[in-house]
Amino acid sequence: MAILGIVADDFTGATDIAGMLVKGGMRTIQTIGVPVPGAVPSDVDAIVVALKTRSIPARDAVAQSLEALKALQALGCVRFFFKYCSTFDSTDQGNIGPVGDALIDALGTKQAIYCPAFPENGRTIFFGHLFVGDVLLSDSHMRHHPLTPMTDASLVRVLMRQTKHKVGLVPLRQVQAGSASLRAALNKLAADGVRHVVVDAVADTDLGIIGEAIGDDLLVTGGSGVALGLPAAYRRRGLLAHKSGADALPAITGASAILAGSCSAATLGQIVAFKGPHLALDTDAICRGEPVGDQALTWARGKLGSTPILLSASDKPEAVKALQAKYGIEKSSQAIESTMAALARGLVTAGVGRLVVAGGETSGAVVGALDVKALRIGPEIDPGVPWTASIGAKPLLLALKSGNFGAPDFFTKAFARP
Ligand SMILES: Nc1ncnc2c1ncn2[C@@H]1O[C@H](COP(=O)(O)OP(=O)(O)OP(=O)(O)O)[C@@H](O)[C@H]1O
Ligand SMILES: O=C(O)[C@@H](O)C(=O)CO
Repeated sequence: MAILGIVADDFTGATDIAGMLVKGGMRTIQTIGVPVPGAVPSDVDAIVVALKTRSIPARDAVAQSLEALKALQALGCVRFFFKYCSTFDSTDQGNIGPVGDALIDALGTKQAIYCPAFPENGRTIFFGHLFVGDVLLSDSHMRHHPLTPMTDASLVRVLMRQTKHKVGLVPLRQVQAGSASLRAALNKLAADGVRHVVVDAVADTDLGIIGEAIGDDLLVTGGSGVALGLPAAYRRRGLLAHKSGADALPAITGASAILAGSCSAATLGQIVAFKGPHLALDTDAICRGEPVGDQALTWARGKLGSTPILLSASDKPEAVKALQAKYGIEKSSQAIESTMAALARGLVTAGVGRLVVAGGETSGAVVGALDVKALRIGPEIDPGVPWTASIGAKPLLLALKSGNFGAPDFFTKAFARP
């Protein structure tokens, strides 16, 4: 029976935390949307519900998150986690604060920590300020994000604009003094009525300390990094017995393909580094409604074989801006996502059994088109990106890569693993 239920605000983010839990020895399932009865096998320790609530109106995000919470409670979970982006993607309207408040209320608890730190991927928090690599969040690429531009690196200030409740901070020195010191600091803040607490972390050892300090908390919120310390903390509390083999996936055969719809810097670099057959889709023709997908499938059928093939829509920021200016942001992204979805269906019909998808929105479109309802999480390819296997009649191996994650050789390395 699962002990930990996670509400994740996007698809690749859900896979990210699921992979972290598997690394800690927790058998983990990710469901696409709120799980329907029978979608979750009984041999799991954690269930991650992948929602797409990051950029929708706050009241809808709250409603969907509460629905997910109810389903997780019905499935027996006794600890809960709200997963958002390691770059704290949100606006003054939400959705991190409103969803956090709603989950705290629904669980009848008093406080939750907020910790998007993920040191292995360059996200660290110092005096409540989030760094991406060696620059403040507000100086990073995130300040230009089209939907959730992050122009303030102070997470305390960002959260204060999203909630009417008190927001506080536990600084690094109190974290590094150990889990008892951190717990005492959290308890003191709770006694002072501080409901939302940003917690500093700059290294994995800090995340281990945090995990132990919050092992009894009903609700934790953060990026996937803070999940690093949870399996050990739950094990110490006797909640979790299972230790090894959590990343076992069924053997799945079939050809290998990559669909890249992300235009993030890491993905652009991975495309350049990929040396196999590659088709760059004509995105202007896609937006004009031409049958680019059909032509691409004809190309793909001729190339599928022993080496992976790559189909990409990705382009540099100036080209993306130009396309968006010509056709509109929504129309261009919808047209490209529909093409990616059709390509995924066509590739699977043509014999693809192992598929890497780059980009959160793109992954959402692909899993929707493939009618995937749940994924079992397997071994990590690169930090934040595990292989997964779809659960159902004809399982597929899928890797859903966050746009900015993965080393330059990701597209080759991925297929060397399973
Ligand atoms: N050449 C292009 N021009 C304009 N838009 C594009 C182009 N290629 C892809 N897109 C669209 O850009 C969006 C990319 O979003 P997606 O979430 O897939 O990637 P990402 O933002 O890099 O990933 P993540 O959300 O994991 O950080 C999609 O809607 C996709 O269809
Ligand atoms: O936390 C992250 O950075 C990722 O899991 C993610 O959510 C990217 O969209």
